[in-house]
Amino acid sequence: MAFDETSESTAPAAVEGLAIDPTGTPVPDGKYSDEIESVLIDEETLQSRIDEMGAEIGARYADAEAPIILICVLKGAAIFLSDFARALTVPCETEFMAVSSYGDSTSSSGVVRILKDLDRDIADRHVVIVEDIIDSGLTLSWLRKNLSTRQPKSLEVVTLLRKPEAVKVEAKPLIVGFDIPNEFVVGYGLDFAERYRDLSYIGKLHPRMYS
Ligand SMILES: O=P(O)(O)OC[C@H]1O[C@H](OP(=O)(O)OP(=O)(O)O)[C@H](O)[C@@H]1O
Ligand code: HPA
Ligand SMILES: [Mg+2]
Repeated sequence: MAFDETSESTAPAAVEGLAIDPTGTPVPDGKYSDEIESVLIDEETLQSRIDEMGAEIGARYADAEAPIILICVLKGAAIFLSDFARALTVPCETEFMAVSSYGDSTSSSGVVRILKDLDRDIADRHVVIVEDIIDSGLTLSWLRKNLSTRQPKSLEVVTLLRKPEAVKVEAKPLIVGFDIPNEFVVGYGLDFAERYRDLSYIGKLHPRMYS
């Protein structure tokens, strides 16, 4: 495969995410139903898009000589990683790194902290960072710089969500699952103060939950 030697993405300039209708659908009965204002992306839509992403990224690495390494950015990307790894049509290995910049707030502190580093060397391997969301882009930009110093053969980014209106630093993902409005969302791995990661859909929190 022909990959750039640099840490820059080899993705085409325009990365399309499915645009999401901000009106939302009714919240299903179940846990947290009185705390969620609306559903932004339901479970079925999420799963079918992740299947497409797995096929698209798989085709890109079809000729890779060794399994690609997926780096899951904990904690938010854990649930996406588990579905994406299974949807991916080529072999992969999974590694985990924990970073945090939001803490219990709905806006980035701007300071990215490593809470858990990789357990192994990624030199000379094809590496794909798996993120749940690009909001300001600060986390990924920091992570890309950090990982590129470890001499991977290639370094790319896959993200489930992106907020185009919020991005301050371009993270140049290979693929975006969904482009969403500039609102704080929860579910499918994404939290507010550690809650709601265990929802099967992406939703908007009721504003009273922030106060
Ligand atoms: O583009 P940015 O503005 O940097 O935001 C994106 C990052 O913020 C969230 O992580 P968080 O710090 O909340 O940690 P968590 O994954 O453990 O919830 C999210 O999971 C991304 O990693
Ligand atoms: O909208 C969001 N929700 C949850 N976590 C996040 N981290 C960045 N943006 C978000
Ligand atoms: Mg968080």
